Amino acid sequence: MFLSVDGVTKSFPQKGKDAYTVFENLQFEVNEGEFVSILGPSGCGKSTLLHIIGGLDAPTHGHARMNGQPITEPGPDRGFVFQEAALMPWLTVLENVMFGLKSLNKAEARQIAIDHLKLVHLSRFANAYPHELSGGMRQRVSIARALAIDPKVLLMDEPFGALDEQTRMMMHKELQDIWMKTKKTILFITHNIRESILLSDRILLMGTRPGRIIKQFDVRIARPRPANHPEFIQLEADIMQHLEGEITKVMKEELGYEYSA
Ligand SMILES: Nc1ncnc2c1ncn2[C@@H]1O[C@H](COP(=O)(O)OP(=O)(O)OP(=O)(O)O)[C@@H](O)[C@H]1O
Repeated sequence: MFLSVDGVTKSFPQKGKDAYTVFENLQFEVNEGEFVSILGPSGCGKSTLLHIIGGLDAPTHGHARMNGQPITEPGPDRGFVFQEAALMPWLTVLENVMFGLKSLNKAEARQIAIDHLKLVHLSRFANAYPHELSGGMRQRVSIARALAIDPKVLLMDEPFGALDEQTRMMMHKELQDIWMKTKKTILFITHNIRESILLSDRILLMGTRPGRIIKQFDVRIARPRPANHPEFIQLEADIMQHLEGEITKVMKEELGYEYSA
C-alpha cells in the first residue's frame, strides 16, 4: 500500500446550523507509479481531499496515509501543483525552482533545478522572471519546482484549468512525457472528462451531496491516446452518463424551483 485514503470524512462547522459534510467515508488506494485522476462535479470536495492528502487540512474522521503512516502535515514526500502557478515574482525561474532545495548546498541545488528545467523544456528561460512567461510556461515552472524536491507523489489540483485550450493540449503532452520519464505517482484533480481519460491509468469518479466515489474506471488505451479512438469515445460516454445524474443533483440544489431539466 503506497498512498491510501482510509475512511476519510470531512465536515465543516456552520454557524447556527449542523456541520456541512463534504464527503463521507472515502476509501481508495493509489499504487506507486500510478497516474490516478479524481473527476467530479464542482463542489464535491476534490480540492478538500487533495488538501487532506497534502497535509494542509485535517480529516474529521479517518486518515490519509503514505506507506501506512497517517498524514498529519505537509512534507517533502508530497509535491503540490495548483491551478495558479504561485511563483515568486521577484525571483527568476531558476531561483523559483531552487527555492525548495535550501537544505542542499547552492551548487547542488542549482544543478537539480537546471535538470528539472530541462525536463519541462524551460532551461533557456532559467534567468527570466515569471511575468515574462506565458501561463503554460509558468505552470511548467511550478511542475519543475514540485518535482525538484523529488516527492514520492505529485498532487495536482486542476493544474491546467486556467489555461486556454491549445496550451492545455500542449501541457497534456508535456505531462505525459514527464510521467513516462520520471514514473512519479500522480494524483490529478480535474472536472474535465477528456483530460482524465487522456492522462490516467485509473479514474475515480466522485459524486456529490455528500461526496463519495461512485465508480472507478481503468483506462487501458495505449498512450498517446487519440481522442477519436473508439474505446476513448465509449469511455467518455460512460463517464458522462454517470456524471449527468450528479450534475442534475447540484443544479436542482443550487437553482431550486427555477431548475427544469
Ligand atoms: N474552509 C471551508 N469552510 C467551509 N466550507 C468549505 C471550506 N472549504 C471548502 N468548503 C466547502 O466544501 C465543498 C467542497 O469544496 P472543494 O473546493 O473541495 O470542491 P471541489 O470539488 O474541488 O470544487 P471545484 O471543482 O469547484 O473546485 C464546497 O461546498 C465548499 O464550499
